[in-house]
Order: sequence, then C-alpha cells, then structure tokens
Amino acid sequence: MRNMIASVFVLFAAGFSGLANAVPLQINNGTFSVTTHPNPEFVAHGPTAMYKAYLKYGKTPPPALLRTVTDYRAQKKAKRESGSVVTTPEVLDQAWLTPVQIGTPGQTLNLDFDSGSSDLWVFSSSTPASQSRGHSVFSPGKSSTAKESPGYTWSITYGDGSSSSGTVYTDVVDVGGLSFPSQAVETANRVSPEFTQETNLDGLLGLGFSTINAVKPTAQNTFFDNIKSDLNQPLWTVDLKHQEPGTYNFGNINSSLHTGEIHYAIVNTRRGFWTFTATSYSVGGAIGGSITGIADTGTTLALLPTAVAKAYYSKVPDALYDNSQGGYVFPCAASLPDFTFTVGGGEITIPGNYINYAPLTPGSKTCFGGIQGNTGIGEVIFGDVALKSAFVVFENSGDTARIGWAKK
Ligand SMILES: CSc1ccc(CNCCO)cc1
Repeated sequence: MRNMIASVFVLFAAGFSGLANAVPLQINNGTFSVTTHPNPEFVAHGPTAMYKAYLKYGKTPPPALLRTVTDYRAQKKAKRESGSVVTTPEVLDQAWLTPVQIGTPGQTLNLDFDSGSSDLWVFSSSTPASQSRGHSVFSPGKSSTAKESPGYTWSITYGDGSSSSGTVYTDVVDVGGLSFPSQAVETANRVSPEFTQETNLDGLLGLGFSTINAVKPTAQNTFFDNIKSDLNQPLWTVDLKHQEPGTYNFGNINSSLHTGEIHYAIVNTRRGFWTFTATSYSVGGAIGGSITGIADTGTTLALLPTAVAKAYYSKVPDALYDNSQGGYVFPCAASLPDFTFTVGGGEITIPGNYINYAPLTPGSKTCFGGIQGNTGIGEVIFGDVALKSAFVVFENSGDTARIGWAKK
C-alpha cells in the first residue's frame, strides 16, 4: 500500500483564506507536497468569512444582520439576467409602444421597439415645443447620470419618409428591470411631422444590428448589444397580440408564450437587419415559392414581393390595386383567406382577419390590406401583421444570428 502510487485529488475547502485548489498529486512512500496559490478572484470580506464560520461550525445560525450583508454581496455579484416588459398597441395595431426608464431619477418614455433600425432616439428638451407638443421628452439636464457625447450627431430618414436628428448623450437605460449604465441616448433636436402626430410615441429603441447605427463619427451599440453579455441567453423575444398588449422579453424564452415548437432560420446580418428566408408560402391551398425579407417590429404591415401580393389578392373577390391609395383594397365585408408561410420547417399562419387591416377612412366600406406589395420600399418586410401571428425569437450568439418562429 505504502509503495502504491496513487493519484489523489486533494480538495482544500474554500475557507478563510479563500484558497480553493483541486490538484492531482503523486504519493510516493507515503509523503507528498503540493503548491497552492491565492485565488485571484477572491475578494476579502470579513462578514462573509464570519458567515461561513457560523455555517461550518456554528451551534446557532448566522445572525440575521450578518446574513443580509452577505446576501447583498451575493445579489450584487449575480447579474440581472433577464427582463420582461409589456408593450401596448396603438389604434389599429399601427405600432406597439413600450415604457422605458432613462436617466437618474428615471424618466419614463414610451418607445417603439424597432428591429428594422438600430438607434435609440428620444423626443427631448432640445426638441422644439411645436414639434414635441403632447409627447413625453427626455431632459438630460434633469438626470444626474447623463453625460453629453461631445461632437456626436445623428440623422435618420425611415422607409416611410419620416425623419429625426440631433445630438447624443449616454445615460442609464432600464427596460423591464434590465439596466445598462452608459447607453447611447440620441436626443432629437428636430423630428418630422409624422413623429409629432404620433403623440403617444416618444422615440424609438432600435433592435436591429449596431452596424447600421446612425451616430457620427462613431456608431453606437443598441441596447440589446450592450446588455447581451449579461443575459442568460443572447436573445430577445416578442409576442405582439392583435389589438391587445403583448410582451418583449430579454435573455430568456418564456415557454408559456408559445404553443408550437420554435422553428429557427439563419439570419443574414450583412445589411444590419434580421433578414431570413421563408421557404414557401400558401394562400387558399395554392403553394408559392420562397420569400426572403426582414423581420421588422417597427413596420405595421407585411410588405411582400409584388408577385406574392398579387397572388394573395387574386383569391379575394372584388379586390383591386388602387393607385390613389397606393395598395390593394377590397370590400370591408370580404372574408379574406389566411396567408401561411413556412420558416425553419414550421408553418406560421397570418389569419385572414389580420389582413383586413382597416377602412380607408373611418366608416368607409372599402378596406386596405394588411399584406401589400413592396414596390418602391427596397426591402421585403415581415412587419407587425406577420409578427403578431407568432411568438418570435431574435437570437444573436455573436458568430451566428437566428430567428425562431412559433405558433401561440
Ligand atoms: C411616424 S411613426 C414611425 C414609427 C417607426 C418608424 C421606423 N420604422 C420603420 C423601420 O423599421 C418610422 C415612423
């Protein structure tokens, strides 16, 4: 036995000195030596050492006060790993707005979370009153943690022609309890009339890829890119609902929000969007080919290839393309077929009634379609009409990005 060479794993229990070593060692003739090193991660903390001694030897449990100071340390170390926030639709599901706290003390603004762009910009104390009337604004002067980014500017024009521009601060941004201390907050010095008229919308929170952030001279990270490394999983999910509130989650998949399996497709991030391919679509049983487009929470309708829109409305009696309205219209009494697309091997169905988007004007008997052709848009866009038909996962692990779609 004595001459036996055995390798023994010797564990020095983590103790006062915080040393924790597990080292294989050789025993020759019953003697051995082992070197040990201080744990570089260890942060000395007397109360914690006392707390551990009570746990190890104490005849009585640790005093409550000692426990709180130790628990506090444990909490401080544990990162906030997921967050959830309710998002509320505007009239006709034109957009969904989500409360976000900015600055210290927190100033709450309702932002349009937009996976089709990558800037967090807000109405601000620098936006002329004629343009910000009716809006909540961010006032950096009232935030003790706001820091101006001198010389940084931004200017954006969106696909619908709306626009805004201004300067840049960094400040604390909190979404559903997830907080990033130095988020680029782009304050508007001007906004176009389309934004002024959306009086419940106080700005946008971009969830596209940071590569297309508009800040000059240096592009800034989106909120998601900033918090991603703190999250349980590098993803966010959206559950928009037809004419009722939904949720955005960051860092976890809440399985109660979907019924079917999540089917994933690879995302091509080259143009800064969540670009994916639906391998086929069907309308009233007729099967069509693949559709490549972007998943865009900031666009209301589904703007599909013109051939697909044409194929869809060929199944709607009395539907026609009305140049004066810029899209397909039909009698509001029409019962519209579902639109089904296959992504990642799973089928998602946009119910026909979601595609009966709205009367041309209140009370009109002619309605405008929730599916339209993308002529002149430049992108194929799976907007809110498509997204609210599913539970959608936007995952970016760093080297690959994926989008997952599930029934709900
Ligand atoms: C005027 S309300 C408005 C809301 C969002 C946007 C950006 N969405 C398009 C790109 O996703 C533009 C205008």
